[in-house]
Amino acid sequence: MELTLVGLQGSGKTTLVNVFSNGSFTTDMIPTIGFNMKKVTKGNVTIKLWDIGGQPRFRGMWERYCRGVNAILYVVDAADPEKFEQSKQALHDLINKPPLSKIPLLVVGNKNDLESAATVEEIAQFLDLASINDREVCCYSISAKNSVNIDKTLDWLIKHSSTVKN
Ligand SMILES: Nc1nc2c(ncn2[C@@H]2O[C@H](COP(=O)(O)OP(=O)(O)OP(=O)(O)O)[C@@H](O)[C@H]2O)c(=O)[nH]1
Ligand SMILES: [Mg+2]
Repeated sequence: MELTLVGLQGSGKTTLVNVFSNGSFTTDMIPTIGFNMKKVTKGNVTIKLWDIGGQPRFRGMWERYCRGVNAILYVVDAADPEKFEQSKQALHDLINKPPLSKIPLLVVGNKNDLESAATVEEIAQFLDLASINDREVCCYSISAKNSVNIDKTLDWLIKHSSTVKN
C-alpha cells in the first residue's frame, strides 16, 4: 500500500517517517526539498511512504503525490497555534481537489510532548474536520519524540486504506 504525508513545514513529517521506519527520533531541522520515499514494513504489510516538503514552493506537488494513494496522513504541529489557520486552509485546498475525493484522511496533531500542544478535540475543531464528509476521517494526538500513538496511527491507516482509482 502507499501513503502520502503532507502538512506545513516543520510539522514533523520526516521525523515521523523515521520513527515509523526505525524508531529513532532526531532533532535535526532539515527541510525536505521536494519529496522523500521510504518503505516501512508493519507485520505483513509493506507501506510505501511519500513524504512531501511542506514549504510553500512544494505545495503544488501535494496533490500530485496524493493521487491514487490508499490514505493521506496530514501532519499538524499541535504546539504551534499560530499556524492552525494556515494548516486548515492548506488541508481543505488539498482535499477539495476532485481526484482526491474518498481517499481516507488521518490528521495527526504531532508534538504532544510539548506543554503548549492543543488537544485532539481542539485540532479537529481548528481544522474544521467536521465539514469533511466525503471520506473516512480521523484525528489523533501523537508525539514522534516520545513515540505516543505511533502504532495506532499506522494501524488506522492500514485498516482504512482504500483503493481509489484516479
Ligand atoms: N518536541 C517535538 N519535536 C518534534 C516532534 N516531531 C518532530 N519534531 C521536531 O520538529 C522539527 C521539524 O521536523 P521535520 O520532520 O523536519 O518537519 P517536516 O514536516 O518534515 O518539515 P518539511 O520537510 O520542511 O516540510 C525537527 O526539529 C524535529 O525534531 C515531536 O513529536 N516533538
Ligand atoms: Mg521533511
